Amino acid sequence: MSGVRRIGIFGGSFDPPHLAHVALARAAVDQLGLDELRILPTGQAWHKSRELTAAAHRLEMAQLAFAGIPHAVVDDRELRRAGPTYTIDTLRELRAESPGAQLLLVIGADQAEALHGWRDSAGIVGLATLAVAARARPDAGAPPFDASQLPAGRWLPVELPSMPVSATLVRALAAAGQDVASLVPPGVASYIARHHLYRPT
Ligand SMILES: Nc1ncnc2c1ncn2[C@@H]1O[C@H](COP(=O)(O)OP(=O)(O)OP(=O)(O)O)[C@@H](O)[C@H]1O
Ligand SMILES: O=C(O)c1ccc[n+]([C@@H]2O[C@H](COP(=O)([O-])O)[C@@H](O)[C@H]2O)c1
Repeated sequence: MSGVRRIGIFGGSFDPPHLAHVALARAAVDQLGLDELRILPTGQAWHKSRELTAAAHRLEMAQLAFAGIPHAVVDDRELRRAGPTYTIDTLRELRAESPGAQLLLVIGADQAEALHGWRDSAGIVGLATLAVAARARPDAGAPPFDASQLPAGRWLPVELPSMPVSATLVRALAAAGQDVASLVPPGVASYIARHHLYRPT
């Protein structure tokens, strides 16, 4: 193994963080041999129509969810940045802070397929290697993930068993007053209950 530091970058709304996020983070650290995994809760998700839960809640839940993962560090820079969150801005900052490191952007297959619509996607692929995990399709009839559209030589797979969980499902169950303990880490389940998150107002 070379002496180049390997930094993973795993961003998400984390509204809330769930068990697939934690499994993906753990798989990325193990399989990619990361020295560090930056977990980045999104600030203003310009690409999502719904308003996200307050930053302070999402930050605290991310800290609870990823606490047990070796080398994982929750980084709140996107929450502190004014304006919409763009991954390219984060990558430029991390590149400037760690000029010699290899940056690996950890994403699920749904985001990899949408990457062409992100701000400066060519710049993203220039700065970071993509580390892509398969994701179960919400629609059983949907075609499987097509890796041929990813930039050749600029991506790696992360092996992850199919986990049909999403934050949307967790919010829907919590809103209906149902138990979400099988879908999120225990600390996150307690946090959601304690702060009455996702309940209709
Ligand atoms: N079940 C899953 N399997 C693989 N990757 C996942 C899974 N859930 C989320 N991810 C990945 O984690 C990252 C952050 O996802 P995000 O926080 O938006 O969660 P989400 O469950 O997709 O949320 P929402 O349902 O609110 O859209 C994205 O790269 C996404 O592809
Ligand atoms: O930079 C962009 O244009 C961009 C567009 C869509 C998503 N992202 C990032 O992709 C990550 C996962 O997004 P999401 O929608 O699955 O929460 C999160 O860190 C977002 O900030 C980034």
